[in-house]
Amino acid sequence: MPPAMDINKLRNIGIIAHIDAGKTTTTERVLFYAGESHKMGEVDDGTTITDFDPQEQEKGITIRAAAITFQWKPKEMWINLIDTPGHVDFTAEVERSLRVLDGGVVIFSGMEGVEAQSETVWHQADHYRVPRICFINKLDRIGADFFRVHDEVVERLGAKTIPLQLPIGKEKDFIGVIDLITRQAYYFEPGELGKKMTKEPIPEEMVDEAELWREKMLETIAEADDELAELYLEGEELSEERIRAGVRTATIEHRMTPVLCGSSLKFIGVQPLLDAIADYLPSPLEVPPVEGDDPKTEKKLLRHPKDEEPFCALLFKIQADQHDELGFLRIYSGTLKPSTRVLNATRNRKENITRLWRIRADERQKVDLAHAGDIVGVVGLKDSITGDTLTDQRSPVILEHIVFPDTVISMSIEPESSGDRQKLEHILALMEKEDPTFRARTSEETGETLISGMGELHLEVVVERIRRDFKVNLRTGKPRVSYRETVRGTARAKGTCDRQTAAGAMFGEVEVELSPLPRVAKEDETLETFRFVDQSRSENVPPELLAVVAEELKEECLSGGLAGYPLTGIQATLLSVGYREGESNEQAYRFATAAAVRQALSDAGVDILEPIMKVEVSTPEDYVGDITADFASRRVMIHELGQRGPLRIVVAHAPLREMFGYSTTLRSHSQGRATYSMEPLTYEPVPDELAKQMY
Ligand SMILES: Nc1nc2c(ncn2[C@@H]2O[C@H](COP(=O)(O)OP(=O)(O)OP(=O)(O)O)[C@@H](O)[C@H]2O)c(=O)[nH]1
Repeated sequence: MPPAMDINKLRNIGIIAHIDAGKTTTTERVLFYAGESHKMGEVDDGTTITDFDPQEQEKGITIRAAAITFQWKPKEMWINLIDTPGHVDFTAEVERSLRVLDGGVVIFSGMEGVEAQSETVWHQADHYRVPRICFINKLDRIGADFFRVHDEVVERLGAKTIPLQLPIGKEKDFIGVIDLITRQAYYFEPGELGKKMTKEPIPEEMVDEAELWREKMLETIAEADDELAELYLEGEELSEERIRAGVRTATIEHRMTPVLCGSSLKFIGVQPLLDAIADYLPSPLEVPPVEGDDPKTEKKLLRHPKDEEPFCALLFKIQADQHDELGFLRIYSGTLKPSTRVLNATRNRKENITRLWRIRADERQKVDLAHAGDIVGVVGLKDSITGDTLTDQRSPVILEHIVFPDTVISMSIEPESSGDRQKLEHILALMEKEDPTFRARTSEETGETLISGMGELHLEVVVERIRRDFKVNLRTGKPRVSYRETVRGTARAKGTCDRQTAAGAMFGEVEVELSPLPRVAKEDETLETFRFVDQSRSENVPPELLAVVAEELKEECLSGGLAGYPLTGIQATLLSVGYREGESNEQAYRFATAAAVRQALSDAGVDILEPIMKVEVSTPEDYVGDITADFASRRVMIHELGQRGPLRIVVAHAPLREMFGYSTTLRSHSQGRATYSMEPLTYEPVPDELAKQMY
């Protein structure tokens, strides 16, 4: 690493896509061509570098995001690559990564096209305003079609695309790509694992088609680039540099998305993809400054990617193993050296950063000074968790907090050997720190430990990790749905505490109204679990006692409802607070608030809610009948029946409790040929029959 990294030449990039679209394979190729690894790994043999977790290798999916730094020498670029997981059970990982990326490569399968997860991830990337390049992969597969998938990207994602390449040949005869800017055909030597790329004239039979697409490309760029439009209309020959500059600006300004193609498995198209990352995606200096809040005044503050500004970074990931915890920081402003005391502005705690590391494919490299815009791994943090802001001690700022969805599933676990109980507690605390969508709780009454998360696979992976990495064998219960409760209607109630105690009189009086919040989230929003509104205008009550009432109200509202499940989607309005000088104290208000909430809950009534999932199945036509018939027998509502290329798509809304073990069922209904994805959509009241059994 050069002593002063030129941040202009840095790209913070993530590869984002639907599960199995080929992220890991593409990353492998990228690291190999960049000279980071001398042996090419294959997902199918379990030898990839990014999937260094043995469990990931077994499952063949990238579960834990790993940040890797490498150099792309042909363009003299440094790239921080964050490999994001594609499975929806790990959405939090994707969101976290998107927050810190300056640009993304979205990989689509040339066969399956735009799948449910691609859509989710695409909209998340819109939300975080991440400029993107599309890579249509797997064009060597039977049924793959570049043009069909390109049209889907336009129609289903609403993307304004600029195709910069065309495939040469189809399916097993797919042999290379045409670059519309250089007007050349690129071929990749399979004998050399694609390392050798040759540039040749466009095959004669494709010249006309290529010219047509080149014209389309130039017209599209001209729409976003007035100067280029003028030159183009005047019939001027546009230089390659000028065209690239147009594509770059349009991409960075979110006006367009370049589209490339290839087959990572067959070594086709990966080097041009790396060039495109360098050419079209922004450096940290080209993205807008981040905005945060001054923790004291709550005023908005901006942090620019400049070394001279005070240090400010987001802790976007903690990775723990048996030895230590590595925190991954995105530095937004200022610089960071080892042995520095910083402030965790989110928690108002001081922290020591002892060492800095840059993570190469499979090793750590010491860093003496990290600059604004960079991503580094740090050691030494004690009390910080994912999503916290770390800053210079004198210039605190809190960056926008990431909101994570509620967990939907839980499972009891128990160490096989009781000697491991304490160790397990420690491991679970660590894992909670790493993953904000994972929770662990031990019941004081029963001693049972419950872990909860975003889906069956999520919990399966956690249990596997505890067994394998931390060497604690576990007994596990069956997965259970995480039910919630919410108020059914609106009710007001007053709680009073008016007692004589040995210490003197005790008085507190609190009147509240409980009402339900909307249950369907808007696009890109997470459902609100609790909202507090103060209408009490209690001027004579000391503010510290009012704060106690607000705190107790929240605690009561979020703890168990009438059937013992956590409450959600509830608005608590504080209507009035009664006060008596010398008698009103903290304890009295806690009693009064709890009593008011219990009474209001009982008057309003509660609904038990269950998580409803959005399920998308893609299947060959032959199995649609069996799949929909099976859904009909499971309280599953079919929402949409569509067609994507050769495959039928069934979109359904299903209660999670009906979907346990669905992968096995689907396999048997489709001879293993259908696939599905599932993500939390909303909560709905459970049917009365079921609810009766739950009280
Ligand atoms: N035919 C073909 N298969 C490919 C291509 N790229 C990847 N694959 C295969 O597709 C499967 C999934 O590839 P991965 O690279 O693991 O996909 P991924 O997107 O990283 O998947 P997750 O890590 O699970 O999210 C593997 O069996 C790969 O060998 C390609 O270009 N062509």
